[in-house]
Amino acid sequence: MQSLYSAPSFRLPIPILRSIYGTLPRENAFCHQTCIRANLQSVNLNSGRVRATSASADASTMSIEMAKRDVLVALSQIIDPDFGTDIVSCGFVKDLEINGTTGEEVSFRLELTTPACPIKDMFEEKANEVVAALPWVKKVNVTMSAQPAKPVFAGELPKGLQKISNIIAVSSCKGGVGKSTVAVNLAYTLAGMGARVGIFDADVFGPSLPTMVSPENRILEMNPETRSILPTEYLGVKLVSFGFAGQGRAIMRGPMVSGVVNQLLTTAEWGELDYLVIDMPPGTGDIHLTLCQVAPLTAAVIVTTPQKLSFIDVAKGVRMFSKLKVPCIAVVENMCYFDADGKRYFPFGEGSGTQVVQQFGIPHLFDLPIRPTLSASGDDGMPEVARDPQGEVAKTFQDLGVCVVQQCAKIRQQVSTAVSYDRLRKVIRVKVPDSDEEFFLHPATVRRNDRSAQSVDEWTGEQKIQYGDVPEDIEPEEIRAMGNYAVSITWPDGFSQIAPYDQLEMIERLVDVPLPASA
Ligand SMILES: Nc1ncnc2c1ncn2[C@@H]1O[C@H](COP(=O)(O)OP(=O)(O)OP(=O)(O)O)[C@@H](O)[C@H]1O
Repeated sequence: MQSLYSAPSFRLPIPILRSIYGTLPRENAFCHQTCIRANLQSVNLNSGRVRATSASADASTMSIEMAKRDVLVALSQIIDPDFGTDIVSCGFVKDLEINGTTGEEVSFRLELTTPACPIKDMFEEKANEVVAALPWVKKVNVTMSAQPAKPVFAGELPKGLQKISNIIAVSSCKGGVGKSTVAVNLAYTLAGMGARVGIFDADVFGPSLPTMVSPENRILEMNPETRSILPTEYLGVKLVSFGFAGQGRAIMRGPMVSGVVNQLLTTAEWGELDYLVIDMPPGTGDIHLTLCQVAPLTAAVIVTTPQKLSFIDVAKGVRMFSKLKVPCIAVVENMCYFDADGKRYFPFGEGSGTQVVQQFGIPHLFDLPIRPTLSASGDDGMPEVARDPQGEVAKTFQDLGVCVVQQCAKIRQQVSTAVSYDRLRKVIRVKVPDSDEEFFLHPATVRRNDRSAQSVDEWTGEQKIQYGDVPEDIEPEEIRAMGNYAVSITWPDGFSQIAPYDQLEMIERLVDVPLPASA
C-alpha cells in the first residue's frame, strides 16, 4: 500500500486537510508542498491518537489555500502551445474559489488574451477534466473570458488607436492581386472567431471596401462634440474608408493623401478592437511609411499571385516591412489554380509563394484558388466567408485567421521579452530580433543616452543631464515594449525613457559580463 508520505499531497480531500490542520500547532501549518508531506506523515503515524478538534479560522484558510494550490498544480498540466508555457504561468487562471459546504466545489475563470483564441474550447475542456480528476472535487465551474492585451504604451498613440490590441496590415506591391479580397475576408473570419474587428481601407485613389461590403449607412458620420469620425458597420465589423466619406475617388497629391489617411485612421472612434485590419494601398510609397509611423502595426500579411513578376514585387514589400520592423507573418498566394473537368490547372505557374516563404523565412503560406464566387461576393457586397462559412474558401481563411491570432500573440510576447533587465548581472539584456544573438548594456549608460527633451535641449542640442547626474548603480524599475520599435524604461526617480531599438543597438555594449560568484 502506498504510504501517505509518498502519495502526492495534493490528492487529499479538503475535509481531511481541514481536520489535519485543525490538530496541528499553527507554526506547523506550512504551505510549502514538501513540508505538507512531512506533516501528513506525522499525522498518519499518530492517527490513532489525533482527533480533529473544531477547525480554527486560520487552519481553514490554510486548507483553502492548499486546495487552491492543488487546483493550480492540476491546471499547470495544460500547456499553451503558442507560448510553450502552462496556463497558470501564462496568468490565465483568475478568480479561483473553493466553495461548497465541504469545499468540494471549484470555480475559476480562464482569461485568454484574445476572444478569437482558436483553442479556447480545448482549454475549457481540459481545465474541467484535470480539476475534476482531483479526488476531493465534486463540481467544477469554469467560465471563459478574454482580456485582450492592451496596446503597448497606449498613452503615446493617437486617441483613436488607443484601444486597439492588434493592427494587421494586408499588403501587396502590385494592384489587382486580391489584397482587398483577402483583407475583407480575413477581417470577417476573425469576427466569426469571436473577435471585435475593424477594417480600415487605406486606399483613397481606389477604395474597394464600399463595393465589398454593404452597410446600411454608407456615409461616415462625424461626432460634433469630439469631432471624431464614427465608423460605419456591417455584420458587426467596423468600417472606415475614404469611399464612405461621400467624396468618391480622390484626386490628390502625395502629401495630401498621407494627411487624409492619417486623419481618417486616427480620428475614427474605433473603440475597443481586438484586430484592426488595414487594407493597404498597393506599392511601397509615402503612404505606407505614414501608416507605419502613425499606427503600431503588429504584423503584415502579404498577398501575391503566382507570376514571377509578383515575386519581385513581394520582395520589395517584405523588405519595406522589415525596415519598419513589422514582421510579415503570412503570404497568401491568390488565384493559384482552378479546377475544371476533374483536373487542376495552374494558369499563372507555380512556386512563387513557396519562393517567398523560403527566401524571406515567412512561416506560413496560404493558397487561394480562382473562384467565380469569390469575385461575385466581392462585387455584391457580402464577403465570401460570411456568405458560405462552411465552404472551401472559408476554410482557407479560417486557417489564415488562426495563423494571425497565434502569430500576433507570439509577437506580443517576443516584443515584451526582447529587452529585459537581468537582475543577477545588473545589466540590460537586448535580444536581437530573429536571431539567438543578444548583448548587454550598462543601465547607467542607457539612461545617459536618453535623447528626450528632458535630457537634451531640443533647440540647442545641449546636454541637460550631466554624466554625474546618473548614479553608476542605477537600476531600471520596469521595461515595457512600445509597439515593435522601442521600449519604455521606468527609472526609480519616476522618469520614463523611451528607447528605440535602433538607439539601443548604437549604445556601447558590455563584454564578458560574468555572473556574480554566488549565482
Ligand atoms: N481568388 C479569386 N478568384 C476570383 N476572383 C478574385 C479572386 N481574388 C480576387 N478576385 C477578384 O479580383 C478583383 C481584384 O481583387 P481585389 O480588389 O481584392 O484586388 P486588390 O489587390 O485589392 O486591387 P487594388 O489594388 O485595385 O485595390 C476583384 O474583382 C475580386 O473580386
